[in-house]
This record gives sequence, structure tokens and C-alpha cells, in this order.
Amino acid sequence: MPAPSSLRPGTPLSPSALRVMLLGAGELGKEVIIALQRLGTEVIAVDRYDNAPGMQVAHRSHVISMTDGAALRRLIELEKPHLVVPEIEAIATDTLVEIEAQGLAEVIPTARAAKLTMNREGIRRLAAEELGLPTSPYRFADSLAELQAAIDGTDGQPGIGYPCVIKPVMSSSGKGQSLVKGPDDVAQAWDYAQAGGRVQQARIIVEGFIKFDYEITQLTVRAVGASGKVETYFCEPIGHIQVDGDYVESWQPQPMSPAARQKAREIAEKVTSNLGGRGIFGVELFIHGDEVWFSEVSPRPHDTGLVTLASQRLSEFELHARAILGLPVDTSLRAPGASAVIYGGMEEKGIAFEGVADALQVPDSDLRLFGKPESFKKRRMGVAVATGSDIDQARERAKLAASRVKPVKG
Ligand SMILES: Nc1ncnc2c1ncn2[C@@H]1O[C@H](COP(=O)(O)OP(=O)(O)OP(=O)(O)O)[C@@H](O)[C@H]1O
Ligand SMILES: NCC(=O)N[C@@H]1O[C@H](COP(=O)([O-])[O-])[C@@H](O)[C@H]1O
Ligand SMILES: [Mg+2]
Repeated sequence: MPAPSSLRPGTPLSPSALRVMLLGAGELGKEVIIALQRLGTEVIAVDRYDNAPGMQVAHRSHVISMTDGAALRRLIELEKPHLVVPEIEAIATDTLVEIEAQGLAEVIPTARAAKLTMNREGIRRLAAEELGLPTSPYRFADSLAELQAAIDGTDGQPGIGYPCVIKPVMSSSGKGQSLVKGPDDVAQAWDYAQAGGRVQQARIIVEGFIKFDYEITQLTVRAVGASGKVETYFCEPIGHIQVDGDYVESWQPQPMSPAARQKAREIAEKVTSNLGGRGIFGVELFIHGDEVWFSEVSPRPHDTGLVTLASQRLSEFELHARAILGLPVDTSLRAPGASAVIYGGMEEKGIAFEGVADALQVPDSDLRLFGKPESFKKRRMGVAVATGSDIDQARERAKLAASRVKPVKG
């Protein structure tokens, strides 16, 4: 849908303000908020805990449980945002569907997209069963016995076999995810999925393991074009490395065969045009030779896309801000780039960072220290980004800069 004419920037904190509410205010939201504010909007940040990164740069903020539909509705009725922008998956998406249907606010990209992608079952069934996109084989299970039967195929349906990947249907950043190599790993993977899921819910997905050569995020933007209609724009593919289901390094552009590159774009176009609306999407794909499998999609900026802070003329956050406001986008690459994650490495509140000056001695590098109030061993607390003459040089620089930043007790 084209952007409504009501999306005219005014003066923040005045009656003419164009108000945007971010549901989730982590490191990705923080950058979106900065981009939105530069374009003259008033931004309200919401998250489950106080002093979340995005709250530190928003006009104001609220702490609520975003999975509580009644609380979410009260807040939207209070703040009357023009746009509601989900930044995480764990939101009362049925409430967003109602809010959108009642015309209280526009949900980005659409309430249906937020609802379908909140649960792996929704988006997987849409992609594989409705859109016919190639995916890993998959089954769902609600108990350990059902899971074992789904792997073995003892329930009359084709079994997934080993190796396979088990994930809670509602989780992200690899939480609750295990690679299962054989029968001895199944019970432990089941228990881990129960503990790591985002909500108390037994259901899991078990996927056949895809032996990919590499995996990419195909950032895809739906934005109003010169025609006045929403058009689809592609960024250069982003390659990345995941450890325990969480991204640790990404780079752009990932070299691809012409056939794989074309298929990746076709898949991304199909799934994003079905989800609809305006905004950026991170389409996750596995590639082996010229074969491409759809894995999942985020209807919002993607963590691996942090690289675009260095590599693109407009970062994925600026692209999202422009697209949702109905403004033109430019997805061009500026230089080969890379990002490398900085984990907290400790369980502490109010940590500090040493080595920042050394890190920034690395040529063409930059840092984002997110300002999360509490560190966990595997919590992403910052990221280093860099450009180079090619992706190898950019990756070396980003990794070197990240390695020089030392989280310490505050
Ligand atoms: N079926 C599979 N075959 C091979 N590798 C897989 C499979 N499923 C997941 N992986 C690996 O685990 C990573 C994380 O999986 P997935 O994206 O489904 O988890 P997530 O919790 O949604 O993570 P995020 O929120 O970071 O996207 C993938 O990027 C890939 O490296
Ligand atoms: N893969 C999704 C992702 O990277 N999401 C990003 O992480 C934040 C949560 O971080 P936290 O768990 O450290 O609070 C989210 O708010 C979002 O910015
Ligand atoms: Mg993923």
C-alpha cells in the first residue's frame, strides 16, 4: 500500500508531530530510532526492561510486557502513534491485528506479517505449503514422544532423520536451538528447547539439516517508488557465520553464482510481497551450489545487517525508516564491509569497555556499543564494523577491532 499522506513529518513534541512507536528497543531499534528522528519524527520506545538501548535515544519510553495484549492496547490508545513498528517477535500480535483493523495505527509492515513471523510454524507453512518455496524438511511436535516419532517416521508420516535441528516455535537468536546428530541427543534437545523458548509453550519444529556451502541474508525493501506504488528493492547479499544459532560475523557483498543470486531474489520477492506493507525484510537463505533454500524472514531490520552501517550508502535502519515513512530508498553498496559481534562475556550490570581507542585504530573501522544495562556471557553488547578493498580485508578489520574491545566490570 502506498504511504498515506498523513505521514508528513511535523515538529516532534507538538500537535503536528508524526509519531512512531517501536515495540522493542534493542540495538536494531536504536539505530532505526536515530534514523527516524533525523527525518523529523517523534519516537516512543517500548521494551520489557528499563533503559533499553533504543529508550536512551527516543523522545520517551515505556516498560510493559509486550505479550500482554491489554497492556499493549492501552499504551497504543494512550500514545496514539501513526505507525507501530515491531522490533522483536515476542509481541501480542493478535492485538496488533485488531489495532490495524480498527484503524488505530498502521502496523509495519503489516499486522499479519508480524503475526505470521512470530511463530516459526506460521511462516514455514506459508513459505513451504502456500508459496511452494524450497525449505528444509520439517515437522512440528508437542511432546518428546511426538518429536521422536517425527524424527523416526514411526507415526506413518515421513521421518526427518538425523542430523536434524530442533527449535522452539517461538524463539530467536538461537535460543533453545540444538543440532541433533543421533538418538542420544534427542531428549536433551527437547529439554533445551523447553527452557530456551520465548514463551511457555511446548511446541517445537524439527528440521532436516541442510548442508549448505554458505548462508545469506537477502535484505529486501518494500518502499514507495517513483511510480507512487510500493516497489521491491534488493540489497547486495550478506554472508554470515552463526555459532549456536546466533550471528557472530557478517559481510557484504557475499559472492554468489548468477543462478543462486537470481533464485535468492525470486524467493525474497515472493515471500515479502505476500507479507506486504512497507519496510525492510531480512530473508534468510541457505545456499549449496546453485540451490537455494528459504529458512525464515524478519519483517524488520536483521542483526546480520548491522554490516550495512559501514557498507551501504543508507544502512538497513535508514532504509527501514525511509520505507515506513513512504520515502524513496537507495540500496546501493558503498564499499565491501563486515561486522563482528562483541559479547558481554560476563554476568554483570553496568559494565565498562576497555580497548576502544585501540579498536578504532583499525583503518576504516567503527563501533556501536549498545548501552544495554546488564551484560550476560552471550549477550550481544556491541559490534565492530569496517570496510575494506574486499570482503576479506573488511572481515579481518572488523574482527580485529571487535577483539580489541574488552568488556570489564564497571
Ligand atoms: N535446517 C537447518 N539446517 C542447517 N542449519 C540450520 C538449520 N536451521 C538453522 N540452522 C543454522 O542455525 C542458524 C539459526 O537458525 P534460525 O535462523 O532458524 O534461528 P533463530 O533463533 O531464528 O535465529 P535469528 O533470530 O538470529 O535469526 C541458521 O542461521 C543456520 O546457521
Ligand atoms: N536476532 C534478533 C536480534 O538480534 N534482535 C535484536 O536484539 C535485541 C534483543 O537483545 P537482548 O536479547 O540482548 O535483549 C532486540 O531488541 C533486537 O534489537
Ligand atoms: Mg535466523
